[in-house]
Amino acid sequence: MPIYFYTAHEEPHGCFSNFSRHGIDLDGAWWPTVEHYFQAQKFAGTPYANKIRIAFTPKQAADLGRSRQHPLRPDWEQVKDEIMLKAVRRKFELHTQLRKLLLATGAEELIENAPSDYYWGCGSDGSGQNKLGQLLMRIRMELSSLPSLT
Ligand SMILES: Nc1nc(O)c(N)c(N[C@@H]2O[C@H](COP(=O)(O)O)[C@@H](O)[C@H]2O)n1
Repeated sequence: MPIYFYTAHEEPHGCFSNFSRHGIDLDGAWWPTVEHYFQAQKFAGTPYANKIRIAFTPKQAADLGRSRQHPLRPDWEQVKDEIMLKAVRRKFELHTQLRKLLLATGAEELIENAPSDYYWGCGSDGSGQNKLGQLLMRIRMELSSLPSLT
């Protein structure tokens, strides 16, 4: 049976959301959530990226990242999938309990049940691309072949 997740506080799989409060160290800095990192990379190398890094909540980070008052980096569409992969992979490398939970999902399909997101999630009608779920399944496969991390 597919496993759906969306809001970060929802048990047992809400921690698969990028909004879950599991920080990561990447590019020489600490990021309170994957969402902080992902949104900041839209403006990498500018002071606005650090403003997003220190946002109080992942929701605030997302709002800042979605604001178009600051110019989005021109290659964003080309690099966003790789950036997301790097950040989510780091999250599951770093947090042992999350890694165990991800591996415990076995071969089940993972679906981000985000009603308004047809790219990272499945959208309100299930027709979305579910890129985040696909990426989690890819990371699950990578981790399962690394006995030192299982
Ligand atoms: N919790 C939550 N609320 C939303 O409104 C969402 N769209 C998502 N999905 C996550 O949003 C991030 C990408 O957002 P943008 O591409 O910058 O709009 C990504 O982390 C999705 O997993 N989640």
